[in-house]
Amino acid sequence: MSRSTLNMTDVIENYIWQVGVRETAIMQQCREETAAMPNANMQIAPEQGQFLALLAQLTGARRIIEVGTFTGYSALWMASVLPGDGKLIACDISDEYTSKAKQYWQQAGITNKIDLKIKPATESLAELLAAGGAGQVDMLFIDADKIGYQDYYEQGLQLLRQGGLMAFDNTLWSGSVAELSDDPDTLALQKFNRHVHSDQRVDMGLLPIGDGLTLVRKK
Ligand SMILES: C[S@@+](CC[C@H](N)C(=O)[O-])C[C@H]1O[C@@H](n2cnc3c(N)ncnc32)[C@H](O)[C@@H]1O
Repeated sequence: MSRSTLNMTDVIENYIWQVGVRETAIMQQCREETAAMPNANMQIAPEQGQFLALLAQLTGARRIIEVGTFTGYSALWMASVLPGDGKLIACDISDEYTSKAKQYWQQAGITNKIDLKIKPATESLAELLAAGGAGQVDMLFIDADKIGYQDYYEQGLQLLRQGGLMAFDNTLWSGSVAELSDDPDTLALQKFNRHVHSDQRVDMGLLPIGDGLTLVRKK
């Protein structure tokens, strides 16, 4: 989700977008055209895209999995820094959203680096594991249904190599995770955040970037 839980003003946001990110013309086109869609706020912000790309570079990622692709903006950022033989496996359930994503990836010349899987992500991740994918993945970015985060976390941990990284978006959920709630998504995120915090299999941190970004490193 793009809008920050932080009290970031439009002026600061504008400044960051001018001098804090290196968004390409295709990324900008994807972001601006998506902004006209009803669910535009599902898209990550440019500074999150830049941060994910930097994380991919820092981890030397060659194999990335994305859960929740939408119109392709976050995948554009991560795939653009993959080496020529690198691969981003993009998981979504929507042909409608991802048909737009495919157009931007084509324009950006990165189609050969992206493998799109259209089915519930737990099934795609299970298939990757069944095909011998355990320990083969450098980085996962999770940005889909919040009820599924716990399953994506456990499957992601198996797929990750030691020292690999998972990033979970929306873990502050506009701040509602810090309050009492009976909303199913908020409850799922509260449970997920507590679970990650207590899980000694990983190093972790919840950062106030965008709508909250939890980073998890497999020990
Ligand atoms: C928040 S959007 C992703 C935004 C994207 N990362 C970006 O920055 O543009 C969430 C996406 O998750 C997809 N989704 C929802 N449930 C899913 C599931 N069970 N498996 C895979 N994708 C799912 C939706 O179709 C939607 O495109």
